[in-house]
Amino acid sequence: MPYHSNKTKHSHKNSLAPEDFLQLRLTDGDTIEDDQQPLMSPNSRSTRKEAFRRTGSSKDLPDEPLQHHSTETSSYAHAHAHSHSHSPLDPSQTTVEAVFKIRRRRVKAWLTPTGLKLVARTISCIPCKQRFGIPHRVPYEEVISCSYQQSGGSTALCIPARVHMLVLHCVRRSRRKACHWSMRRLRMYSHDEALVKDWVQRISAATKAFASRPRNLLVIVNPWGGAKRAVSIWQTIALPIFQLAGIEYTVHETERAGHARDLVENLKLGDLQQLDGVVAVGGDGLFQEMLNGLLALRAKAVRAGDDGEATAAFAARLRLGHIPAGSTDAVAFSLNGTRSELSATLHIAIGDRAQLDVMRLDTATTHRFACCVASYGYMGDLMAQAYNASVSYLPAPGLARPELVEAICSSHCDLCHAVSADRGAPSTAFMDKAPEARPDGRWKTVMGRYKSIMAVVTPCRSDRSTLGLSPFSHLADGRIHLVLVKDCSVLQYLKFMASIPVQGVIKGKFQYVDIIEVTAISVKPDGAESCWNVDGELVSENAITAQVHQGLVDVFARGVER
Ligand SMILES: Nc1ncnc2c1ncn2[C@@H]1O[C@H](COP(=O)(O)OP(=O)(O)OP(=O)(O)O)[C@@H](O)[C@H]1O
Repeated sequence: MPYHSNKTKHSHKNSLAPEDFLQLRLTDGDTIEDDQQPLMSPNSRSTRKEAFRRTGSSKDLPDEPLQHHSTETSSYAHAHAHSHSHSPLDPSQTTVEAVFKIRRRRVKAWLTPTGLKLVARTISCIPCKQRFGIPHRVPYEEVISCSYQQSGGSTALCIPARVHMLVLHCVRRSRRKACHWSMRRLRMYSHDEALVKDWVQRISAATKAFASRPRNLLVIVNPWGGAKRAVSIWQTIALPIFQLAGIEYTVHETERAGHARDLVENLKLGDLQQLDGVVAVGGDGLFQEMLNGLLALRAKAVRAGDDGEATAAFAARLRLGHIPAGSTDAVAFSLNGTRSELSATLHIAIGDRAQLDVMRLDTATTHRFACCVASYGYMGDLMAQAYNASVSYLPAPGLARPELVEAICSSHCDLCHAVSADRGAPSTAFMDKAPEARPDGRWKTVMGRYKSIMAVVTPCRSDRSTLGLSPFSHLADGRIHLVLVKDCSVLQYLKFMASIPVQGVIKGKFQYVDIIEVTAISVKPDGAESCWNVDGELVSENAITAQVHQGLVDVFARGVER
């Protein structure tokens, strides 16, 4: 069955009204919280059938490019194309002010070049420092949608009939944890219909002018991941927000292991031209499958030379998103600093973009990509065991700013912003077979007996280790943290393991643990062997080489806000 026949496009204009999902949860200034009960029961057969009838779950691999029909797309394309020109509604040209009623208070509002500014006033019109649940600033960057509604009025709220409403959905940060996002609905009332409509137009134009906002996404849901909540998370959290943001989407429910990888790897040039990203609603395993599918697609295109040039270019700009619905969700946690599905969805909806390091791990016969950790030895084996191995590594170059050695990766990370610009160019990441690691003068080799060997690429944060397995790893610094746990007593090993949830793996804490920053490693077991576990997948061969590729893929994230 052709791929496009199974897809249904939605925009906030013609969809099933995302407000239907949201209004039961929201009052003025309220937020959708992550722990909300699903508004649609994930297990209800009719609900699921209905939702997937609407959203289209394909049983076949794509064989034709995605089609665009909606008028929303063309208006977005227009906004996109003219994002740098000044439309008559462009608020960057002027600062406009007006008075609205919000939460039964008079609020003076300004449209500034960067966003909405609000100041609540007391009856005597003196600016009031109290916030009354009204934000002082709403940057356009963080507006999900802005619409006009007419209210019938309410005597209880002292609102007369025929009041006009500007309804704004935007990002709201938790006071305790800035990276924990939810959604705020702000209703701004006025008697002046023209004014409200003008403001809606201005804010919508400013919001749509962000070229990084996704317009069309491929969403892949694993119904069997984690606690089997992926379908419900998609239907009750992600889908209504994508609809509010006017994002078109095609959704697939996986039917087997490897399905997500195939879907991504078989995307055609026409699909890639339409898509802005592919989003996993599931666990780390699902995300890794999609990452490997995307990189296999890029590798094929790069190896095809001129014929694959366009495919390689479009695939390189595709962003990956992770809406956590698995059992660990280290990818989403590392990207956003929280496991919240709502936060992850909002980062996608507002079009955040960050780069992610990827490690290519080669054995004699195959290779795969990973963005979290590859580990050998105890993590899965009997703790009493230790393994002889020869470990060669290429030390990472020294940092220009040594004070950043122990910097925690965040949304304004100086290390990650230094990603090289030639990421799209053919690199060893896309070779059929990686060049064999030939230890030269720069390589160092150690031989020993190890309880475990770990190659950590990104911080690998999770509920169990909120700072991360490797707290000083970064999303895109082009480094692997090589952790060598030498043979030690069971008690010493237990101490090391117990320290991971508290502090992560840090240098100098245990004399039997070495942590080295490298860009490539080569490990050759000698004698009894354990097994490599690469981001949750077991590898059948144990002599491996691995190399990190800085910022090889783009993701929907901005790093952890602190
Ligand atoms: N329909 C399916 N039936 C069986 N297995 C599937 C299906 N869809 C995906 N899978 C496989 O299930 C594996 C695990 O899924 P996923 O990562 O979503 O959840 P998880 O393992 O519980 O979460 P985490 O990886 O965060 O611990 C994936 O690697 C994928 O290969």
